[in-house]
Formats: sequence, C-alpha cells, structure tokens
Amino acid sequence: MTLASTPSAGATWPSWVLLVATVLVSGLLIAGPALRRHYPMAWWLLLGFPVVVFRVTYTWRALMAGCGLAVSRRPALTVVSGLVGNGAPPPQPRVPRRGLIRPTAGGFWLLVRLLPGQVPEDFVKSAPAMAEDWQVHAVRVTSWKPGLVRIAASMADPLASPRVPKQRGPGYLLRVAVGTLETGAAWVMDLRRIPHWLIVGATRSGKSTLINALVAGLAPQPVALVGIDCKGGMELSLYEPRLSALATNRGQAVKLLAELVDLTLDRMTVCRTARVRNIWGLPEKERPVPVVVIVDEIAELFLIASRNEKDEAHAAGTALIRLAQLGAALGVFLVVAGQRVGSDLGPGVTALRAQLGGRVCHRVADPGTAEMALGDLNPDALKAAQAITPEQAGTAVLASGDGWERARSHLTTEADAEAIAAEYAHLTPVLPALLDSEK
Ligand SMILES: Nc1ncnc2c1ncn2[C@@H]1O[C@H](COP(=O)(O)OP(=O)(O)OP(=O)(O)O)[C@@H](O)[C@H]1O
Repeated sequence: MTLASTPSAGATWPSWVLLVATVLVSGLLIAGPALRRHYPMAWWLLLGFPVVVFRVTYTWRALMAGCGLAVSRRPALTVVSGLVGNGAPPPQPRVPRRGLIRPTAGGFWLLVRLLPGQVPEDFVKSAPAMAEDWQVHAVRVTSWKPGLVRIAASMADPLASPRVPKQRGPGYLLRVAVGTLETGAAWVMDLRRIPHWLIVGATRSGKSTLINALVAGLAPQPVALVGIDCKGGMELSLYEPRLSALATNRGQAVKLLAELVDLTLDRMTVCRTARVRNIWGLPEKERPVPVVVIVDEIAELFLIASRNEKDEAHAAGTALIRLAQLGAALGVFLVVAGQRVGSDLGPGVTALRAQLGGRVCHRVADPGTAEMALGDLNPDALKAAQAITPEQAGTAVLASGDGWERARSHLTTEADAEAIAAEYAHLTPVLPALLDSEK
C-alpha cells in the first residue's frame, strides 16, 4: 500500500490538487478586492496574518542576532582559550524564545521570554528594526511581567482613519468614548477612574474637538456641566444651553470657582453627616449631581499684566487647586485645556498639574508644554508627542500613572456638539449654589 502525501521530486501533483488550487487562486483574485473592502478582518485573518506569521517565524533568529539579542552558547572560557571545538562548526547562538503569534484587529502580538542578562529596554531599542523586518507600520514593546516582554505590531496606522463606534444610549455615568486608541480599542475618558484631566496642544491641534466629543458624550448623562472660557466664551458658549454656569472672563471665573469650592465644602458636610467617605456612598436619592468643570485656555486664568490681575490669578489658581484636591470624592471633576502650559505661568500651574492625573498631549509648539504634560509621568511619551505632525490633528499621547499610548479623538465638529447640547438642554441641572455667577 502506498501513502500519497507530499509528492517526491519528479512526481507530478494529482490533477484534483491543481484544480482546487486554481479555483482558490482565481477566487481570491476575483473576490479579493471586494473581500478586503467589505470584510477587512476576514481578509486579514485569511491572507495577511498567515503571511506575517511566516515572516516573523522565518526572520526571528536572524533578527535577534542582528539586534544583538542572541546569546552565545559557548562558555566564556572556551571562547577565550579556543580550546574546545577546534574545527567543529560553532554552536548556534541562543535566541529568546517566543510564544504564539496572535492576531489583533489591525496587527498581531506575541510574548517573548528574556534570556539571562537581558532587560526589556534591549527589546524596546530593537522595535524599529522589527518593524522594518516584518514590514509593519509600528512595533511597540512593553514589559509584560518579570522575564517577559510583549511585542505588539500594527500593520497600518490605526489612527489614520479611526473607526467611530455607534453610541447607544447615555452609556455609563461619567464615562465617554471620545476616540480610538492605537490598539484599535475605544479611548474612554472615565472621570470616575481618573477625575481630573489636563489637555494641551498648539492651535489647531485638536483640543476643542476632544472637548466637543467629551461634551457630546456627557450631555445625555445626569451631570452638570460648568464652563470657564476666559477668551470671552468663544469656545464654550456653543454648549451654553447645556451648561449650568459659564464664566467668560477672569472676574466671573474667580467668582464661579469660589462658588464651586463652597459647593464642594457643602457636599463634604453632607458626606460627614451621613458618615460616608464620598458622594457615591450616599443613597441614590440624596446623592448630589456630579459637576464637570471645563476650563478652556488655562493661561488666560494665570497670565498677569498688572498688580490687580495678580490677585485674581492667584485666587483662580488657589480655587482650582482646592477643587482638584477635594473634588474627586465630592463629585466635582476638572478638565483643563491649554495651548501652552509652563511653569512661567506661575507656581500655581505646577501645583495644579500635580493634581490632574489624566494627561492628553496633542501636537505642541514648544517642548516645555509636552514636558509639563507628560514629563513627570512618562518621560518616554515625550518623543511620541513631539513626533505628531500638523496633518495628524486630533492625535494625542495619553499618559497616566499606568503608562502611555497614542490615540485620536472622534471628529466631533462644533456644529455636532452645539446640536447635542441643544437637544439635551432640558437635562441641564439647576445648581442654586452657582446662580450668583453670570451665566
Ligand atoms: N480627531 C480629529 N480627526 C480629524 N480631524 C481633526 C480631529 N481633531 C481636529 N481635527 C481637525 O483639526 C482642526 C482644528 O481642530 P481644533 O479646533 O479642535 O483645534 P484646537 O487645538 O482647539 O485649536 P485652537 O486652539 O486654535 O482652538 C479641526 O477643524 C479639524 O479639521
């Protein structure tokens, strides 16, 4: 009995194999472009991914050796003395062991076990070489756990045309999907997890678009939105029907911030009386409405031109810092945006930054602003932020205590945000404590 599997040299392929292969290849040639357009994931899994797996497997050893990540098997002594192995071919160097290559929506990832003496940074340095060898858009290396690194590759820039998910209903309280992360996952600003945010970016970098997306997501929720826009309200007045209060110059801002501090202190008394540590511990009926304070152009609050302004700027800075310190537990959240944020705006800025745990850095005009936004949390993220080009408006580097990543906001135009604010104007909570400040 003969077992026909792989034809030996000189043997011809059975005609049915040739027929199936011809049908498959012609089918792919005809239906391929449509499959790729309409079912990109199926296309990627059927054709792109197997090719990539082959490429990674085939180049792994040479790549590791080329990047200096392979380790010689010879004991150091034999290398020095040349006593052993004379004439024999040298043993192959050891390369780091890799795990299964797993597909993601727009790329793949794998885990790699470090060899003795290696650290994750050795692999981070080799990421550009991996991207070149595997012909992918970018490779990111992150430390997985001691002894392991995670290598993630993306085939194309997922931020070039991010997919906008359909928003269904108001979603979770204080949680808004404002864009897409580099991994293809949703970029969610969750104010209950990270209550205060600093958003920086040069002019036309995408700050307002991000705030539009945030306001559009918060407008249908039972939250109060408060605006401080000292550029005469040019940016935030668009959402005025949905704002519980709006300050359009520094005098009003100082007053409004003082009232917000008072409101926070009142809530503190309520919590203390009820013996709970934050407003979330109160029964739902007694829980005060969460307040999200959006400050556009922080520099307008801090800039000083005369002695009189110095007192106002100081008062505004102190109130913001107090809100940031007390607010998270008492349902007051801060989103502070600015084009240029530096320590030259005054000592209050650095103190405030320390309280703003979430950082979003769009393209910036000066390295100092990127340093201010990211430097204290993730110095590695600085390079990524400085590489954002004007053509990539809306792209930003996000940093928090957990790490950093690139993301792009959904393009929410001013008209969209304005329409959403008008649609949900009836949900605007009335905050008696803020009624004194000019709306
Ligand atoms: N996420 C995005 N996707 C696509 N395009 C974007 C995105 N964000 C911004 N843009 C483009 O960049 C332009 C400027 O964005 P935006 O007004 O948000 O910048 P800005 O930083 O607020 O500028 P300024 O400080 O001058 O107000 C937008 O009109 C839009 O065309």
